[in-house]
Amino acid sequence: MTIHHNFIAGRWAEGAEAQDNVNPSNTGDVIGEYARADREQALEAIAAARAAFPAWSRSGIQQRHDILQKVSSEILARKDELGRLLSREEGKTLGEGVGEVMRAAQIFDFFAGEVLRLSGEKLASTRPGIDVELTREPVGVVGIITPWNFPVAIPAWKIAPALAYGNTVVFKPAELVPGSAWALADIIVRAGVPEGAFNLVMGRGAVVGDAILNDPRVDAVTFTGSVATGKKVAAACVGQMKKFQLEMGGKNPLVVLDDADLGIAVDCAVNGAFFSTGQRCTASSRLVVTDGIHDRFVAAVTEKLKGLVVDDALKAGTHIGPVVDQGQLDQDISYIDIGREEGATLAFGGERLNRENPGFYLQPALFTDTTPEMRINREEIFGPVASVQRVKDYEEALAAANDTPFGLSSGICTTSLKYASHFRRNAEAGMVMVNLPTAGVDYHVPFGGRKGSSYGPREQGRYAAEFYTTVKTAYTLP
Ligand SMILES: NC(=O)C1=CN([C@@H]2O[C@H](COP(=O)(O)OP(=O)(O)OC[C@H]3O[C@@H](n4cnc5c(N)ncnc54)[C@H](OP(=O)(O)O)[C@@H]3O)[C@@H](O)[C@H]2O)C=CC1
Ligand SMILES: O=C(O)CCC(=O)C(=O)O
Repeated sequence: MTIHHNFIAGRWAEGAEAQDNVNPSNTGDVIGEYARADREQALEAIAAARAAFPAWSRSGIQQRHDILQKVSSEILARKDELGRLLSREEGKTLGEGVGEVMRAAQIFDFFAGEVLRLSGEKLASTRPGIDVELTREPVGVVGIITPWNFPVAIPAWKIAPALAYGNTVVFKPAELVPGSAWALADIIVRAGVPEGAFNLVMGRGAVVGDAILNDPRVDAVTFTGSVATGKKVAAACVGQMKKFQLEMGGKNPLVVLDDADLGIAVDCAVNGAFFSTGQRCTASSRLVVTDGIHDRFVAAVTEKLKGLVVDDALKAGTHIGPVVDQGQLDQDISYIDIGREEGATLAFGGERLNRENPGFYLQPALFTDTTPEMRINREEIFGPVASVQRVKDYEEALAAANDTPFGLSSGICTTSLKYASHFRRNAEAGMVMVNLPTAGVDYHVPFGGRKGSSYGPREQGRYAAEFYTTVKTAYTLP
C-alpha cells in the first residue's frame, strides 16, 4: 500500500512511520496507510508556516479568494467520493458523510466571499485634526488541532478562515481520521496555496499536538476536542501568551413540554440524540420531559428506535453507523453499566450488535427514571446513549436544562410562544433550538458555547474574524 505523506514546506514529506486507517464498520477493511509525523517534522512544518507568513499575509485578496473558491468547487464536485471516504473511516452514514462534505464546500465558498468583504473603520478622533483607522490584520501562524467526529467540516471551518484572513496554517487532524484530512489537504495544496502557507502534519496528539502547543513560532491555536485536552491546550497557550480558542464537549438538553407537538418532539430527540451515532458535541444526551407528555413521549421514542437500522455506514438503509473505535465503544458501554448501577431504567437498547462484518456496532440506548445528579446526566458519553429526566413543569425543566457544567446547545419543543421566548432568553447555552434538534447547524452563523463547552471567540460565519485577526488602531495627524 502506498503511504499518504504529510505536506510540509510545499512538498509531500517522506520518511515518517505509517499507521493503518481502519474502517469501523468492517475492521478487516484497511482504508490506507497514513504517515505519522515525529516531532522533528512538526517543527519543520511550523518553521515553514513562519517563513511563509510575511508573503501570505500580504497576498492579494483576489488570490486568496480564488484559492478558497477553487477548494470549494473541487470538494463539491467530488462530494460523493469524499463523503464515502469520510463514512468509511468515521462510521457516520453515507448520507451524513456526503452532507458533511457539502457543508465543507459551502464553508470554503463562504470564506472566499469573506476575503472580499474584509473591511476596516474610519472614525473621528476626540483630538481635532487626527484620523483614527481600525483595521484587522492576520494573527500569524495558526495551529489547528481537530477531533475525529467531523473529519471534514471542522477542519474546513478552521482552515478556511485562517487562510482567508492571511494566516499560515499547521493542521494536525485526529489520528483516527487521516483519510479525510489528507484528501482535504491534497485539494487545498493543488488549489495553489504557496509553499509553507498550509502544512498537514498527521500524527499523535502527544507528539505533533504538543509541538504545536509549545513552539513560540505558533501565534494562535484553535482546538476542538475533549475537555481534558482542551485544558492542556489552554495551559500551554497561556504559558506562552498565544491566542487560543477551544470547542469542547456538551451535555445538551432537549426540553419537551406538555404542549409540544409529539411527532416533532420525537423526531428532534431521535435525530439529536442518536444520529451520527450520538458522536456530536451538540447531541441531545438529556431529554427533559414534563409529566403530562412523559409516558407518551417515551413510548413514541422507543417505538421509533425499534425501527432504526444499525449497520454498515456505507449500506443503503442504514440509519445509524458504528461507533468510531473500540475505545469509544468501551466508554459507551461503561456508561450504560454506570446508568444501570445508578438506578436508571434502561428502557431500550444498549446491546452490542453483530453484523455481517466485524465492527463497533451498538444499539441506541434510552434511559428513563434518571435524576440530575446521575453521572449519565452530568458527563459527556459521546455515543448513542440518551437519558430521560421527568420534571413537573416548565420552570423545573429550565432549571434542569441549565443544571450542567456545559453550555453548548439547548433545545425546547413547545407550541407556546411564551415558553419558547423565555427559554431562548434564559437557556445558558451558546446555541438555542426551538422545535429543532440540538444538533445540526448552519455554516454561516456563529458556532460555540458557554461554561465548560467553549473558550474564546466564536467559530464560523463572520464572527470567525475575531479569532483569526487582530485589530490595529492607527492614529494619524495628516
Ligand atoms: N465542542 C465541539 O465542537 C466538539 C467537541 N468534541 C469533544 O471531543 C471529544 C472526542 O473527540 P477526541 O478527538 O477523542 O478528543 P481529544 O481531545 O482526545 O482529541 C482532539 C484532538 O486533540 C489531539 N490531542 C490529544 N492529546 C493532545 C495533546 N496532549 N496535545 C495536543 N493535542 C492533543 C488529538 O490527537 P489524537 O488524534 O492523536 O488523539 C486530536 O487531534 C468528545 O469529548 C467531544 O465532546 C468533539 C467534537 C466537537
Ligand atoms: O451539530 C452540528 O452540526 C455540529 C456539531 C459539531 O460540530 C460537533 O459535534 O463537533
